[in-house]
Amino acid sequence: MLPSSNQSQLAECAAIPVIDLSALDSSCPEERQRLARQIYDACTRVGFFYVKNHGIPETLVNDVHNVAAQFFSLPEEEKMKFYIGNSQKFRGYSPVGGEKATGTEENPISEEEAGVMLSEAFDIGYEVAMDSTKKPGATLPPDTYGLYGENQWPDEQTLAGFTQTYLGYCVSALDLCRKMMKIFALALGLPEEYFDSSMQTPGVTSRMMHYPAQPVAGEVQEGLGAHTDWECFTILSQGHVPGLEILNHNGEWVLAPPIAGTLVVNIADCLSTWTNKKFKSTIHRVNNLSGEERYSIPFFFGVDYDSTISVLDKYTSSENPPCRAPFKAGDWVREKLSKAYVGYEG
Ligand SMILES: O=C(O)CCC(=O)C(=O)O
Ligand SMILES: [Fe+2]
Repeated sequence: MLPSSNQSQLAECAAIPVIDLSALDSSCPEERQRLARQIYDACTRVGFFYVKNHGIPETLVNDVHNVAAQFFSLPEEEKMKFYIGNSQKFRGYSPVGGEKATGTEENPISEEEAGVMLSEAFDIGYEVAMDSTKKPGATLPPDTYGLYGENQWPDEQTLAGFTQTYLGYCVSALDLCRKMMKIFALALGLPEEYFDSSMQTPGVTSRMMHYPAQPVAGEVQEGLGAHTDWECFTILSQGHVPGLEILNHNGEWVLAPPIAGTLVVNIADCLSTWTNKKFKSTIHRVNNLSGEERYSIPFFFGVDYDSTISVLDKYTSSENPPCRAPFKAGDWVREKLSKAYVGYEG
């Protein structure tokens, strides 16, 4: 077990709940409340849950996995044309060995200790074309934190349909995230609109990930080191190959195997901070021991970078003071990102 992990970063139990989101859009307030109670229970005990009937069409999920596999099968020099180090905004391709394990706040991993992780990734950030609430050409807010900007897309000759497919998936994922923020507000005993003003131009990132099969039988090379996610929450499409594990109170790594038709949702640092860590930002990692190639698509939902994350009064008391002073979402995410990539010049 990680020696001094905070209890708010460890799941209470071994079982990860499966939650049916059919009531997310319900016009019946009692149904939404019932769903909110299930979500509160999952967030306070585990920090992870599966969602079914989530509204993202299965064809979009399958298509985005197909184009991810196509992208990663390009020759390395083609992929390096989109190298993340060329971007000022942490967007683009990160080869195997291009990302550092940074650990968690309680257990940071120093640069010397950080091993090479067996994964490669293609990262994108918020753009107007993934936001169904924006008209084409809508302007971005001032880029105070150096995070809003351009993605590095492969052109149609390189990968036909790639950009359109990934953006199509993101439109659906972002719609789902905005609805989830409303149900999280309800779960926290707040008005459903509580977070609305903080998600005008949300600080969203997504990545396609490829975890190659272990190169040497019997030897495990970590795919993605132990970490918490940084934004508000993550929606993960993990394909059909297992590898994701979450850490529980007993120091056991619990496998979160793929369940057909579901996505995985996990709480991340910013939403956990808002709740004074009542919602767990649970430590997780990925080891692909399957012998197969593994692909996953996390979609990290964060609020507008200029939003202030400030612990809600109702989750503090004299015995339980705020876990952190108020901070800007953009400062938090930028600091984390700037430590994550090898040789990053941005
Ligand atoms: O690949 C996965 O299943 C999880 C990826 C993940 O935890 C991350 O990118 O933060
Ligand atoms: Fe993660």
